[in-house]
Amino acid sequence: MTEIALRAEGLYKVFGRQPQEAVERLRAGASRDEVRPATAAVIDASFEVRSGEIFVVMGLSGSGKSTLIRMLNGLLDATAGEVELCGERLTGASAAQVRGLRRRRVSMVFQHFALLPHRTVLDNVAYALEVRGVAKDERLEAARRTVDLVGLSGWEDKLPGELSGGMRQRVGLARALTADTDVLLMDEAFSALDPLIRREMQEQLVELQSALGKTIVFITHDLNEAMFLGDRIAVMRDGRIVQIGTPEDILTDPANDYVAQFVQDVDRARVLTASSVMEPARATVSASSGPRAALKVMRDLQTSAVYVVGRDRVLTGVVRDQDAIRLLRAGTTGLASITHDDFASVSVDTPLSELFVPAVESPLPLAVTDDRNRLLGVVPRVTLLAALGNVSSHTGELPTVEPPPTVPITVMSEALDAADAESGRAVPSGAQEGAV
Ligand SMILES: Nc1ncnc2c1ncn2[C@@H]1O[C@H](COP(=O)(O)OP(=O)(O)OP(=O)(O)O)[C@@H](O)[C@H]1O
Repeated sequence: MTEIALRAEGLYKVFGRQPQEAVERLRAGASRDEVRPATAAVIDASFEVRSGEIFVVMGLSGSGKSTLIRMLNGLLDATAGEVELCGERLTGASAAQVRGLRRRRVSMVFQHFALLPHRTVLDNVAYALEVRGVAKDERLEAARRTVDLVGLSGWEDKLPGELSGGMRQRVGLARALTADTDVLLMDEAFSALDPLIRREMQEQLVELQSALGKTIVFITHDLNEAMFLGDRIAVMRDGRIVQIGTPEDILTDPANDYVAQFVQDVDRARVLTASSVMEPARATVSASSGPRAALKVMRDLQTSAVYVVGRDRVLTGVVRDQDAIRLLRAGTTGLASITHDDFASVSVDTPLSELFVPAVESPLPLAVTDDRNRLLGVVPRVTLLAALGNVSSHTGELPTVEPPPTVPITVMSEALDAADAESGRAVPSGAQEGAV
């Protein structure tokens, strides 16, 4: 069972007068506008963050993200509802308990670094442990390790003012990592950075997360950032969570028009992976069959090659139309001599952005394989383009399976007829072609 690092249940935050009354009215179905002048910043938020996942909260300015995250670490009291950190209740806890929970369970990385300006990088990074009363040697050693992890070795003795924005944010990250809490809350942590630095930080965060297995709640108003970082994303609008799902869920199956509009401009090539656009592989032939079977598949599907699959659908190679015809004419059985392994395969997790080059070079729809080299599906070029163009790739039968045969269909049929005639199994080729 997956461990739950953080749980929010029916969480509300209302600013202004008589907040409880506003919550009651919201629960009874009142809209956000109807409870004014009170501001319902967060309305009935419920979700669970699994241990080791990056959970992104995304929404436009004013949608309630910061208020929500501040309730998750006890900086703000919830008006109603519950927050649990690693099984311990935060809501309703005494001030001392909240401080204790905060120290052990959550650390926060802010947009504007919040570094101590007169302390060195190393001292800033060690700060959380200092507050906790950890001995100096021990905390400095821990700080050195995380400084190294975030790529700031050599900068330990500098002051924050001597660093670039990106480096300062690395210090902020190192400081949060040194605290070694179960959950890391990051509030628009990269939003103040230049785009290229920001991208670098995003990549580094993903790397660090997979190396350290941290649970991260990351807040952003940037959908591309959300899609890149998030294992799951909660989309907020006007205080409410309107959808929670994986980046692919949100992109391919938006819960409503609002989310659909939001995702319109997202860079799909980075979010969608081969698994979200692959289709069943049709141009396949069993490794135990001969050139006749291979050529029939190619003729029926009007393609220039077929994938050869062995037991358990393990992909052994590709056979091309000219080779199959040659073999058939020569009366040779078995495909081994013409099975090539010069084809490109990708994994289910390969982003679309990395499929273009292999797709262009491949004589067949791109093979998608697992770690045992089993053929899971294929990505035809048309599907790739449809997915990028925000056009549903499930519009029914595709008009052609690309690329087209390099040998005319009639030549394939003649070769098949000749072979059939030779083996005394003549089948009129027109009957087959009519089905194509
Ligand atoms: N202390 C407060 N008192 C009154 N209203 C507040 C307070 N803090 C936030 N709000 C209001 O609550 C709503 C949600 O604000 P919040 O800052 O959580 O949104 P956000 O999604 O984080 O936006 P941003 O990205 O601009 O910070 C807004 O309407 C905001 O004006």
